[in-house]
Amino acid sequence: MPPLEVEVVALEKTYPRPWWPWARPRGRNEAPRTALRGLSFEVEAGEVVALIGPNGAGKSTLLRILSGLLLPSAGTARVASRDVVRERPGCRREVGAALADDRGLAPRLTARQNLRFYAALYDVPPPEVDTRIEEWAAALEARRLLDREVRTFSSGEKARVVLMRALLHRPRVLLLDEVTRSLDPGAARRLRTRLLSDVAARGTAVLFASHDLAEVEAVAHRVLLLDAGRLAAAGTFAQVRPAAESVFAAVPREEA
Ligand SMILES: Nc1ncnc2c1ncn2[C@@H]1O[C@H](COP(=O)(O)OP(=O)(O)OP(=O)(O)O)[C@@H](O)[C@H]1O
Repeated sequence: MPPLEVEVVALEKTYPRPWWPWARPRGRNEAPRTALRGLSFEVEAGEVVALIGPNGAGKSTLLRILSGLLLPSAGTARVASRDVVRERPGCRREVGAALADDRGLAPRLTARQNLRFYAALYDVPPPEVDTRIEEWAAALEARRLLDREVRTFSSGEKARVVLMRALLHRPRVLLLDEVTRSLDPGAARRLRTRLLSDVAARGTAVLFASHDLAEVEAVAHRVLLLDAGRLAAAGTFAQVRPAAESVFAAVPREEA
C-alpha cells in the first residue's frame, strides 16, 4: 500500500473572538467561529483528492493548517509523517502550497528572481535550480514571464508563478486552493489533464479545493465533501455526488 502522506485526526479549528473594538459594531459581540469540527481523513502518496463544500465549509482553513500557516485548536494533522504543529519547519519543506491568499511574491523582482529566492529557502540543490525553473515554466506555459517583474503580472500570470513556486522543491504533498480560478480555460484544462496527473504519478499526494465540479470529476481519484467544518461524505465523485447535491441545494438558514 502507498504510504500515507496526509493524516488528519479529529481536527478542530475555532477562530477566536476578535478583541479589537472595531470588530464589534454597535456593541454587538462577535462570537468565536468554529471552522473545523472533528475532521478525520487520509491521503496516500500519488493520490489526487478534491475538497469540495459550500462557502465557509472550512476548506481553506484546513489547507492553511496543513501548510503550517495556521495552528489547529485540537486534534492532529501529519504531513509526510511529520506533525504540522510539533515539527512545523520540517513539515513545511515537504509541502508545496498554492493558496488563495498566499500570493507573497516580491513585486519588484522578476519571476525568476522570486523562484530562485524560494529555491534557496527550500534547499533546492543550486546546480538544479535553473533547470527546474525552466522545466516548470515550460509545463505551465510561463517561460515568457520569467524575466518580467511580478508587479506587471495579471492575476492568472501570478497564479502560474505561485504554482511553479509550490512545485519547485518537489514536495511530497501539494496543496492547492482554487488554483485554476484565475487561469484561462485552456491553461486550467492543461493543468487538470497533464500537470496534476504527472505530479501524482511521481508519488506526490495532491489535495485541492475547488468549486468547479466538472474539474473535480475529471481529476480527483477521491472527493471529500465538507459541510460546516465536518466531513459530510467521502468517496469517488459518483459516490459523493448525491450528498454534494443536497448540501449545495440546502437553503442557508438566513435566507430561509
Ligand atoms: N481569520 C478568520 N477569522 C475568523 N473567522 C474566519 C477566519 N477565516 C475563516 N473564518 C471562518 O471560518 C469558516 C471557514 O472558512 P474557510 O475560509 O475555511 O471556508 P472555505 O470552505 O474555504 O470557503 P470558500 O468556499 O468561501 O473559500 C467560515 O465561517 C469563515 O467565516
